[in-house]
Amino acid sequence: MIYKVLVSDPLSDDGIKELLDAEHIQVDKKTGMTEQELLDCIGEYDALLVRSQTQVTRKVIEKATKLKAIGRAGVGTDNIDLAAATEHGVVVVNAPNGNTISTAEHTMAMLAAMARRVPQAYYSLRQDEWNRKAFIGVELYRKTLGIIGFGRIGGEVAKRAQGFGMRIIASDPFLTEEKAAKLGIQYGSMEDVLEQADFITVHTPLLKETHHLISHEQFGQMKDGVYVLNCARGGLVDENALLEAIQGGKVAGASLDVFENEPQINHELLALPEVIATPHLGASTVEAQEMVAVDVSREIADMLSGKPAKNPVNMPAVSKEVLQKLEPYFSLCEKLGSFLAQISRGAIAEITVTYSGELQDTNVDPLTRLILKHILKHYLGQQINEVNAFHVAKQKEIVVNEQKTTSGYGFTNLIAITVRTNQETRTVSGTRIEGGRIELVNVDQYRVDVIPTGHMIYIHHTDQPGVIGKVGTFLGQNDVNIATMQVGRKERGGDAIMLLSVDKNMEQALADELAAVPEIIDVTTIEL
Ligand SMILES: NC(=O)c1ccc[n+]([C@@H]2O[C@H](COP(=O)([O-])OP(=O)(O)OC[C@H]3O[C@@H](n4cnc5c(N)ncnc54)[C@H](O)[C@@H]3O)[C@@H](O)[C@H]2O)c1
Ligand SMILES: O=C(O)[C@H](O)COP(=O)(O)O
Repeated sequence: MIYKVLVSDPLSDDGIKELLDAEHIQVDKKTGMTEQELLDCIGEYDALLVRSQTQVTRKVIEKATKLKAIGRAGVGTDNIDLAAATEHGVVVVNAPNGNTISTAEHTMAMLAAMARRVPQAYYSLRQDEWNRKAFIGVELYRKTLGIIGFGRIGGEVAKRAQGFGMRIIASDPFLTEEKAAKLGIQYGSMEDVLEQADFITVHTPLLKETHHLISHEQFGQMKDGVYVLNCARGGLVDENALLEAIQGGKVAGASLDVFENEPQINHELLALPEVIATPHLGASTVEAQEMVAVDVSREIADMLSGKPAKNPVNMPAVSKEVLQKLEPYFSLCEKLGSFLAQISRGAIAEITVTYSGELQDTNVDPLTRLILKHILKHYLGQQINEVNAFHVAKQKEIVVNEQKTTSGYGFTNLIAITVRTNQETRTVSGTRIEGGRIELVNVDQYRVDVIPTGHMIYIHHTDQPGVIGKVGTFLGQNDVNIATMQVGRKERGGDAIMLLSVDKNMEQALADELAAVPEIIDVTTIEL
């Protein structure tokens, strides 16, 4: 099978080499497309690779019927409709580390250039002027740099600014006083930063909560003559409020690498002599571009080979160590989920997964997603995957519970799933045995010992002499060879079950005929 990958923003060939070299992957590079052009072609592709230019809207995702993954060669995913991607089961991955240093260095370049008015002086010189008095700058030494958003880039900016002899005050929900003290910086609230800083730089993501994080009110709280930098995302700083703050004399200088409406920029703002700007160049270095493209290409290649994503943005990330621990259970979860879906009748209201024994201390989210996928797939088909499984369950108003217990009921590990529908409650549990074998050990409270694979028949009957013989004769007469058979009963003469592995699929008409035997209550064929 050949997978088709569309690269719709400029990415270095060296960076995407892994995709270009892969025999099972065809890469098409089409940069600078209009939305219509993207809509016209996206249906052909299994994966899409973008930077910040391509707008991956809901409309695009809805048209992308084959799309499995979107790779963002960079950090910010605000150009991708994540909710739409999740709903459509498309994994979005980013490359969060590759451009950190480049962006921190760009921030420092902007900071120094702004303080010394380098771009303005250069421009003047190019006009044949020699005007030394007009370009008197300020020192960074002993000034306070306020950092709002102390993540990867904010942290690297702090280290570099300390080299300039600046005092740092930072605000971030994940920063503590202890951590700040260890780094030799001061921890503060957003208000502290606004009130104390001579230079303020923002490094948060653009979210609903951070839109216009710096607006009229915040400018009002700043020192007179403050300098402001935005090398993170347009929209964090309210451009109209910034314009007014500069015109009103509050802000002495602004450095902008990003804008609210890229590539349409606010010309009124840019025309002010206090403003210096670059066209979203934070990540534009040879090194960063190669690193982010390599990282995201590897992710796409892995995902197209069925491996889980390392940096998913629209589902929780799981460490390599945890994944290694969980991988041996993937097949058990798939079979248990699928088995349970095939024996259950009615509309599902609740799914409860209980992990016991050696899994109790592990993050089992990927296993629960897999189980949900294999249960829901039975009703909703291939549109369900690990990304949208929880979302779809919620949409269908299915309650999903994940539980852990210490007792493995004699097993080293045990996964039990209960499905409650509007008609019944059904349960299966299984275990993984040393050596990798998986076993179904309980079905509806009946103890069994079966490898859940291939063609199976589940018979619910009354415990009476001769039933097993009738089933054997019926299947023999119909050329259905029994490979294994397990029987179970709760009490003599009461409810009982038979679980058979057979060599071929038994057609529904035959299952109905068998179900007509008086002692038999129900016959279900299962394909695993
Ligand atoms: N200019 C560029 O070319 C360029 C390049 C790379 C990244 N970026 C942008 O830079 C920003 C930071 O990237 P990063 O890799 O450091 O991300 P990160 O996730 O490592 O850090 C972001 C930090 O912001 C903090 N934060 C969120 N809301 C906050 C709030 N209201 N107040 C204070 N802190 C808050 C988070 O807790 C987090 O620690 C992102 O917007 C990213 O898109 C821009
Ligand atoms: O979020 C990012 O990684 C940066 O904004 C870089 O964007 P770019 O890949 O379009 O340069």
